[in-house]
Amino acid sequence: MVIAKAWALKKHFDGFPKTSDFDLKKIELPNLKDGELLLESVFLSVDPYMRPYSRRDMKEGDIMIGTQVARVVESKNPAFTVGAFVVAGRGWRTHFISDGKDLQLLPSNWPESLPVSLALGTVGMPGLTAYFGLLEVCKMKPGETVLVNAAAGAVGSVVGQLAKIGGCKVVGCAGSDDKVAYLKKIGFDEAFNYKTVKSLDEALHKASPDGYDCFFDNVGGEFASVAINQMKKYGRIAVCGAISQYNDSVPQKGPYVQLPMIFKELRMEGFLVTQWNSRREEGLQALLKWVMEGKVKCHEQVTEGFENMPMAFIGMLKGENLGKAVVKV
Ligand SMILES: NC(=O)C1=CN([C@@H]2O[C@H](COP(=O)(O)OP(=O)(O)OC[C@H]3O[C@@H](n4cnc5c(N)ncnc54)[C@H](OP(=O)(O)O)[C@@H]3O)[C@@H](O)[C@H]2O)C=CC1
Ligand SMILES: CCCCC/C=C\CC(=O)/C=C/C=C/C=C/[C@@H](O)CCCC(=O)O
Repeated sequence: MVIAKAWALKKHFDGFPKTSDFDLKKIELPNLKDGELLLESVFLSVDPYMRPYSRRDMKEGDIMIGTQVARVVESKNPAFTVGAFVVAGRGWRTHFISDGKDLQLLPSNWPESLPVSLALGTVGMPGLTAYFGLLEVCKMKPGETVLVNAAAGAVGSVVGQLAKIGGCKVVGCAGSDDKVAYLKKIGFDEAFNYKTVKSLDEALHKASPDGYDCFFDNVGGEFASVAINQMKKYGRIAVCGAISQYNDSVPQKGPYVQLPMIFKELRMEGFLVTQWNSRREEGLQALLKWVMEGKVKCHEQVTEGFENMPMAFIGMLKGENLGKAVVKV
């Protein structure tokens, strides 16, 4: 008999999550029925979306939402062999039973040498977000200038590198000097620490005096209000996220974007990566190729131990991660 451990939402978050908002539960798993398989989480993802979605989709006592890379440990399902790795969306738990319908095997050409944790980051949902957000929303073209915030994170770091592959000039911002140094190391043309610049407006202008063709917005809020005024005519804004607002107990005053939107005839489009679920394999294969060619560098913030999931999640929301934040069980 297998006893799974799982993190439940003890109390809805008010402002930044606290460790006391979570409860560690033990769940006794039954024996497998025909067609079922038992899996153990190997790596679990902590993502920003969990913060706003928890309020919208969860009730207190529910197991925290999320995805994991899991290994098949026992199988009564011929489609899945023991030892196979999958991506699942079964939340913050160490073990679970599945009928296989909610599992995605890693690409069949996944190299032995490539850490399977990347299936939660660069070669997974965040990487796909960058890929489709750039190609299908920004519709970047060679020679254009791309701006991305939260640039040292799971999505932003891939946005910048894909934009470089696409022949663009890339400007990124992040919240620490170490992150800025990392951005320059992976090929960003300009990078700055938005927490320490005297003026965001001046920093953006200095980085690209002619302005920006594409703005891949992961942050929203005041940054977006300032950046939008530096968009070029016919610029495109991909509204990917608004992490500056997820932990607000009181919603921020909305940015006033109407005037630049009109005068510069901008296109601003929000999107969810799930819009392109039918093209998931296309994106994964493209990302896998660039990673194996060394054209896309990966960085992970690995927290050891399932018991540390709440701290990993809170740390990511506070900007303590460089690259994709994952928890190694
Ligand atoms: N639309 C979609 O389908 C998807 C959207 N997203 C969104 O993309 C964004 C990035 O996600 P992801 O790459 O996974 O996360 P990251 O790996 O970038 O981690 C979050 C980062 O956000 C930054 N951040 C946190 N609070 C603030 C703030 N108040 N102001 C500015 N920056 C802040 C921090 O970096 P720093 O040091 O730079 O402050 C932190 O490291 C999020 O908004 C997320 O919701 C992600 C996946 C899919
Ligand atoms: C309730 C208000 C929400 C406002 C927008 C908040 C966040 C945007 C965002 O971060 C969306 C993320 C979506 C992630 C989707 C993940 C799942 O589909 C699991 C994907 C698993 C995989 O494909 O690897």
